[in-house]
Amino acid sequence: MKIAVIGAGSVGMLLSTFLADRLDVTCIVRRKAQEIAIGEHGINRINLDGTVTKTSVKASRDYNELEGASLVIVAVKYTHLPLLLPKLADLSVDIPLLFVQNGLAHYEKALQLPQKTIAFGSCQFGAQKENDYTVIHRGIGVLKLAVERGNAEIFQLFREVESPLFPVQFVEHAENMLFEKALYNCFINPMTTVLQVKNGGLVANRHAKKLLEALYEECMDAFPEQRENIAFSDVVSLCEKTASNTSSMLQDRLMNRKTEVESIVGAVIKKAEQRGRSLPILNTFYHLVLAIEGEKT
Ligand SMILES: NC(=O)C1=CN([C@@H]2O[C@H](COP(=O)(O)OP(=O)(O)OC[C@H]3O[C@@H](n4cnc5c(N)ncnc54)[C@H](OP(=O)(O)O)[C@@H]3O)[C@@H](O)[C@H]2O)C=CC1
Ligand SMILES: CC(C)(CO)C(=O)C(=O)O
Repeated sequence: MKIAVIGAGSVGMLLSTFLADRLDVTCIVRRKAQEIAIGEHGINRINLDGTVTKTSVKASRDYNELEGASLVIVAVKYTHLPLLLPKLADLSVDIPLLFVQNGLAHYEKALQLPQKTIAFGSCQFGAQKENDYTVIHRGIGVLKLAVERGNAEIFQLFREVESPLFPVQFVEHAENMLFEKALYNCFINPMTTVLQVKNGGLVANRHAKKLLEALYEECMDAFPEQRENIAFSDVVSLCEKTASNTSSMLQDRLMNRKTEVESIVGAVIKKAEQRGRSLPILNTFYHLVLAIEGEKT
């Protein structure tokens, strides 16, 4: 069974290495240098214990490769989607698509595509690209999957590749799943980006942890129904499990790229406003991240 993963960044590479255990995986990349690097080396995963797992993932810049795939996983950032969506719209409607972005903004855009089967993933693991063919696994966390429309059968392949290092969980409601993850990202991503610390830094420093808790309380006051899904200890636990990870937003900041602050933080602030709630702490981080971006780009 052929799987295509669009985007060989942190998440695309990490997912590819776990899938390649049992499946034929090709990453669709946009740079020739990366196509050559993965062609020569496959993808190497640096495991949590420092060992290296070499995998036989292939790479191609040819989007025609997508047509032969049993599943296409879209692992680019939200900011990359505008250029990619028209290409996906041209694909056969029978090819199932799985979107693994953080945030909320991709949900409706993905569902406007003509494909019959569309699913969403929420990644709670840490992943960091080391170079064009190497990814570091920065913390075990579940990959949640929700099939929003179409035939769920193909996604059973994740049952074949799941393991204690790569746990997988199927959930019912994609939008709820994405919102829950967006809240976690609102707690972790902007603060790590502004403070320039790894995820663990938010709970290792008592001042940062106090701020994290205040941010959590502010969001739970606005979305009280989420208290039963996310306890503050869950937030602390995610920071601890991914302690050595550089959050995806901080990775963007460090690489001088546009962050996903709008599709994650901006989208949550809008949802709170719709219920007449303001989130002053989160709003401050939102503007800080945008100010930093404006300064650098
Ligand atoms: N990193 C993490 O720990 C986690 C990230 N996430 C989420 O996963 C998503 C992906 O993030 P992440 O992997 O960190 O992002 P990265 O920036 O590391 O990777 C994105 C990749 O997409 C590639 N790309 C962009 N456009 C195209 C295109 N048209 N065709 C082919 N490739 C393309 C980029 O290529 P190029 O190198 O050429 O720019 C890059 O390699 C984000 O929504 C993020 O929020 C979720 C959980 C954890
Ligand atoms: C899970 C977590 C917080 C890992 O860093 C993430 O989603 C991200 O970095 O975007």
